[in-house]
Amino acid sequence: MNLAKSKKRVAVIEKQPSVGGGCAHWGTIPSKALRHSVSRLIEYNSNPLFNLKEQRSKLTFPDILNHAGNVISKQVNLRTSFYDRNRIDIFHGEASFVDNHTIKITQPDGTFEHMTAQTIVIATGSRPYHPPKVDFNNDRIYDSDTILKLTHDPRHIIIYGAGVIGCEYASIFRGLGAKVDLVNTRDRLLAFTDAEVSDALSYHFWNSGIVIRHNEELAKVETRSDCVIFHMESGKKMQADCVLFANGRTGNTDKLNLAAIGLEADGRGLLKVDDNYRTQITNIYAVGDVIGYPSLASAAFDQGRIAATAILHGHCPERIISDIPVGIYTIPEISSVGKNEQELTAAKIPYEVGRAQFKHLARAQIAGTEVGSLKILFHIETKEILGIHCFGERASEIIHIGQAIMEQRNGGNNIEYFINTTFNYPTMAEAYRVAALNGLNRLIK
Ligand SMILES: Cc1cc2nc3c(=O)[nH]c(=O)nc-3n(C[C@H](O)[C@H](O)[C@H](O)COP(=O)(O)OP(=O)(O)OC[C@H]3O[C@@H](n4cnc5c(N)ncnc54)[C@H](O)[C@@H]3O)c2cc1C
Ligand SMILES: NC(=O)c1ccc[n+]([C@@H]2O[C@H](COP(=O)([O-])OP(=O)(O)OC[C@H]3O[C@@H](n4cnc5c(N)ncnc54)[C@H](O)[C@@H]3O)[C@@H](O)[C@H]2O)c1
Repeated sequence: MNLAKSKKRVAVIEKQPSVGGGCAHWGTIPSKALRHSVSRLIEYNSNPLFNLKEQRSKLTFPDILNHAGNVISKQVNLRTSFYDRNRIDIFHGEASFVDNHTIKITQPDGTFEHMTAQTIVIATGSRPYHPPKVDFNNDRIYDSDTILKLTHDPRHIIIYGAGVIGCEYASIFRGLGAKVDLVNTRDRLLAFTDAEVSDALSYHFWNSGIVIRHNEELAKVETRSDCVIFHMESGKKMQADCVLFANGRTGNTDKLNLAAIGLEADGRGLLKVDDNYRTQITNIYAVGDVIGYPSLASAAFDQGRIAATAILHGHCPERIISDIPVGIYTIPEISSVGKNEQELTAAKIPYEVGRAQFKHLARAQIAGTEVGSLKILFHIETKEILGIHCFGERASEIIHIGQAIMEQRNGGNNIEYFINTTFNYPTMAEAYRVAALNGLNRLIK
């Protein structure tokens, strides 16, 4: 869009029949739509106003997939209209390099055509990593793409990998009433998050009945006609109706014929780029999941825009913000921006903590969303906000209020902002005032 609006001729090559990418079709949008339905179901069933015990509502996985399908269609229509309005041509087919100005577009029947361009941007995304010892053709074994084709409602599922995808799907399946075994190859959930938040998630998962197994490695998968059995290196065995593998991703570079342009991906299929998202080949850029961290749709939008500016002007002075927020749509939700307590302690930065519990907020009491808290970490001398960690309903929205203050320069980033301003009442935003007062009161005078 950035290039088209600057009067460049732009073509998009997409191997799927419709636009939207993994984000709209298999990743962000479907998982968030599924999560939303489950979260409303839980709310409905736990609210005494609606839930007259004998009328407990029930939804199946295919039911909520249906709803997700409607959201995907809306996203695809919207994105298609953006391309149309900006006169960007879309060519369907699989792209691969012939040389650094020529792309071959191959159709499923083997026919192909060539297209040339001055500049090429690789935005081919990533796909679920498939460990070689697992047969993904078996109909009890799914990854985060194929799970969206599940036609039945599993009673028991093993989720292998307790990263973001594993934890989000654990919430979805547990919310639908399935038994969930969440197998973690590391020693705690979402190790990159603040330890308190990770502990809170573990507690809520445990409390909801999810069985978490840490520090486990898969030895082999045994599939039977009626179940699947997981054999762990530790000697444990687990049995379930099906398995969801959510243990990492691989960049989509293997089909690009990178050798033709002298470019090489790393062992996980990822490409290296500079600050302008340019690869080692001067007219070839790469953005999104194909360059690895942070592998977020949120960041990919910005990377694309920055690369386009660099293509137009030779370089882009803008950089993606260093403190990228994360929103993890588990139930309860998690969101954070900036440093966590472990990082600040390790860096010997003197900080204090201000906390607000949702259960003490009028808005949370009204909405029945009392599980959760907001934590602000700030420098004890400068009062600069160093990190914000939120756990609970709408955490991923709430975080942006604090982020806006954190991003201020020239003294604008100061926790006192939250006590020197008036918040609508009752709101969840009030958590910032409560947390700021709590933290400032802890300072030794
Ligand atoms: C289950 C799940 C949940 C997620 N949730 C979130 C979230 O809540 N928030 C968030 O910010 N991020 C989330 N993500 C990550 C997010 O989806 C990705 O970061 C984002 O989609 C990356 O965008 P992209 O354009 O780089 O790649 P993609 O969206 O994967 O798009 C790449 C496109 O390239 C096409 N393609 C690939 N190879 C070729 C080829 N050779 N020729 C032509 N076309 C090709 C593909 O068909 C695809 O359409 C989630 C991911 C998953 C899997
Ligand atoms: N709410 C969100 O923002 C959201 C939700 C879901 C997914 N995502 C994105 O999707 C990405 C993938 O999530 P995830 O839960 O699958 O994985 P993850 O990034 O948590 O990784 C899980 C494990 O797999 C390993 N691994 C990764 N790639 C590998 C490969 N190619 N070969 C071997 N091992 C590999 C990793 O070292 C790690 O131990 C995340 O990094 C995240 O950015 C974001």
